[in-house]
Order: sequence, then C-alpha cells, then structure tokens
Amino acid sequence: MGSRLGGGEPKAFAYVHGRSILTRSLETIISSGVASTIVVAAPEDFLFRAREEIDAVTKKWECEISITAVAGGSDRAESVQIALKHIGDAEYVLIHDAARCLTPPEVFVRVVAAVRSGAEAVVPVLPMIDTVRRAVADPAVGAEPEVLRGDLDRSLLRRVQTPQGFRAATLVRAHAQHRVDGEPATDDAGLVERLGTDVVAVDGHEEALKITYPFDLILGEQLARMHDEMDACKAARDADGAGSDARTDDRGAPR
Ligand SMILES: C[C@](O)(CO)[C@H](O)COP(=O)(O)O
Repeated sequence: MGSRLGGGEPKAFAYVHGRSILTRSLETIISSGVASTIVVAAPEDFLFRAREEIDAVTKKWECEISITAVAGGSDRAESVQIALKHIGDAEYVLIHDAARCLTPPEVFVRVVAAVRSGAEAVVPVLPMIDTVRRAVADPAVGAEPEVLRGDLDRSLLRRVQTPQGFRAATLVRAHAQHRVDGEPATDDAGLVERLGTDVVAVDGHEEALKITYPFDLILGEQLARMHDEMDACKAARDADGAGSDARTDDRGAPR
C-alpha cells in the first residue's frame, strides 16, 4: 500500500518524473529481456488501474510477453503466494519490489545468470556504509528512549535488494513452509534460507533504491529525470545520425 510514502494511494501509482512507479518497473523488466511472464500483485481496489497501465506499457513496447495483474494479499508473503499461482510452468521466478523502479536492467540480468547457473536463490546486495548498532529498550525507563548495545560488524552485513531470483519449485516450497510456521519475514530469500538452502549474493545497485519515504521520491525523481534526459539526448543524436538505431533509447525502449 505504500503508507510510509503518504499520498493516499498505493505507491506503485505515484509518479516519478512523469511515469508511475509501476510503469517504470514494468518497462525496466521488459527492457532487461529476462521475463517471459510478469505477474503484478496489486491491491484489489486498484486492479483496474494496474491493468490500464499494463495495457499502455504493452502497447508502447509492442510487447509479446504475458503481463497480468492479480489482487494481492494482506501482506507481502501472501501477495507473493497468490502471484506464484499464475507463473505457469516457469522454472525460474524473480520477485521484485515495484518500489525499486529505477533498478538498472543489468541487475535483472545478473540475478537471472546466477539462478541459471545453478543457485537456488539469488539476491542483489550492497555493502553497509553506516555504523550499525543494536537498539534495546532502556530497562531503567521502560520502552523509551532506546539505548544502543554493541556494534555489529558491518563488513559482514549486506543491504538486500530486489529482484530476488529463485528456482520456482524452491520458492513455492519456502512459502508452503511459511504458511505452516507463520514466522514473519521481510523478504522471500529469508524464507528460502529457513529451508536450509543457501542464498547467493550478486552485486546490487545504488539506483535500485526502494522508494519508501517522501525523500526517496525526491531522489528517485532526480535520478529518473537524469536518465530520461540522457535517453532524449541519445534519441536526438540517433535521429541525426543515419544508420543508427533511432527506434530505441539507451535502455532499448521504443520511442
Ligand atoms: C524485499 C526487500 O526489498 C529487501 O530489502 C524489503 O525487505 C522490502 O521491504 P518492504 O517493507 O516490504 O518494503
């Protein structure tokens, strides 16, 4: 729902330099060339809107891959479980946060290469750059204020992004287990890890930021503007130069 972003509607429909977060995510996935089927899990009341955006993207890209929208569940895990019922007999599946709509296509390609070469679960990661400490309630005063106890060794910690890639059967098994144990989880790779399966890390990308708070939207807007302007410059150059591919921009997007 994107309540942390504010704005009163699901964040997938917030605009980032003229295109919605959902549209930008779909376009990136299409341009990465890795997907044969895309399933969008959207809040039930916004399914119509999601389908309108899907239709527009499909038309713009003359896209032949199947893109469907399904009503999501009450939380992230339930939405993924519902979406997994719509992937047909796919051998591999990627789970992506629409909110990471500026993820460069190369990250999708890296994740898919790793699952194709045998990893059961793959996540893009970045190093920790801040000092990280554990917060505990101050026993002297109750829950607030919290006090900090002990450094965590940041060289051993990673910031985990999406798309997260899986052998489909492994992810289905992880979610079946989750339905039984009910342990909270903030991502899919965490569920797979609970099966005792290794999760492999590949390089993530700073531009794959998760648009969560209003500040992220400001940052995303600037990044998107920069990319869109670069694409427009390239288009203009291509249009000037005979013989070059003037039909697509830097990311391969149709004009
Ligand atoms: C999956 C994720 O993006 C990995 O960092 C993150 O856990 C999603 O968190 P959210 O609270 O569901 O946005």
